[in-house]
Amino acid sequence: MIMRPLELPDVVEILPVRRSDERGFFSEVWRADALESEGISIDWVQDNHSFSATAGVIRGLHFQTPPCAQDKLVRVTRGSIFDVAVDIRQGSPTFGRWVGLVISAEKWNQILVPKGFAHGFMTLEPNCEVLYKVSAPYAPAHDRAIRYDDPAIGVEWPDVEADVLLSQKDASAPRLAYVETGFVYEREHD
Ligand SMILES: Cc1cn([C@H]2C[C@H](O)[C@@H](COP(=O)(O)OP(=O)(O)O[C@H]3O[C@H](C)C(=O)[C@H](O)[C@H]3O)O2)c(=O)[nH]c1=O
Repeated sequence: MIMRPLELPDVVEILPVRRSDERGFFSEVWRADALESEGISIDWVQDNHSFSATAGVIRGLHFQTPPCAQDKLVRVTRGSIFDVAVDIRQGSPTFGRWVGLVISAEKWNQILVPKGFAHGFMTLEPNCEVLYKVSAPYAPAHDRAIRYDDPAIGVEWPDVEADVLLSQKDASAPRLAYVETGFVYEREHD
C-alpha cells in the first residue's frame, strides 16, 4: 500500500496493491495493520455504497458534527469521481481550503478524509459506484451540508458533459460562513 499526503495535511491518497493474473485481480483494499504501520489507527464501524447513474452528480459537501464526526476511507469500484475534502476546523491555518483529486476504478486509489473535513464528490461519468468506510454511525441529527459552490471555498469542480444533479438538501445547503461546524483545530504537539 502506498500513501501520499495531499496538499491539505491529514488528507491522504492511498494506493492499495492490485495483484493481477490471468483470471483478473486480487486486492487487499483495507487492512488495519497496514494503516497502523503508517500511524493511522481508525475503528471503522459502517460501510457505505452509493450509486450515481449520471455524470455531474454532486454529493456534498457533507460532514457529521461532533461527537458523531466521521473519518472516511473512500474508493470507487465503477467509474470515476472528483473527490473533495474541505478543512472546516475553526482556527486551522487551512480553514476553508479544499483539496481534490480523481478517485477511480481504473486508478484503484482511495482517499482518507479525517474528521474535521467536509467531504463531497462529483461523478465524472455515468454509473459510478462509490464505497466508503466511516468511523461513526450515521447520525441524521448531526448530518450537515455546506454549499458545493460556496465562493469562499472556491472548489474548482471539473466540467463534465452533463448538468449538475443535486439532492434537495444539497441544493439548499448554506455557505460555510453560516455553518457551526463544531470542529476546533488542535495544533499537533511540538
Ligand atoms: C449518509 C447516509 C444516508 N442515509 C440515507 C439518508 C437518505 O435517505 C439516503 C441518501 O442520503 P444522502 O442524500 O445524505 O446521501 P449522500 O448525498 O450520498 O450523502 C453522502 O455524501 C457524501 C459523499 C458523504 O461524504 C457522506 O457520507 C454522505 O453525506 O440515505 C443512510 O441511511 N445512512 C447514511 O450513512
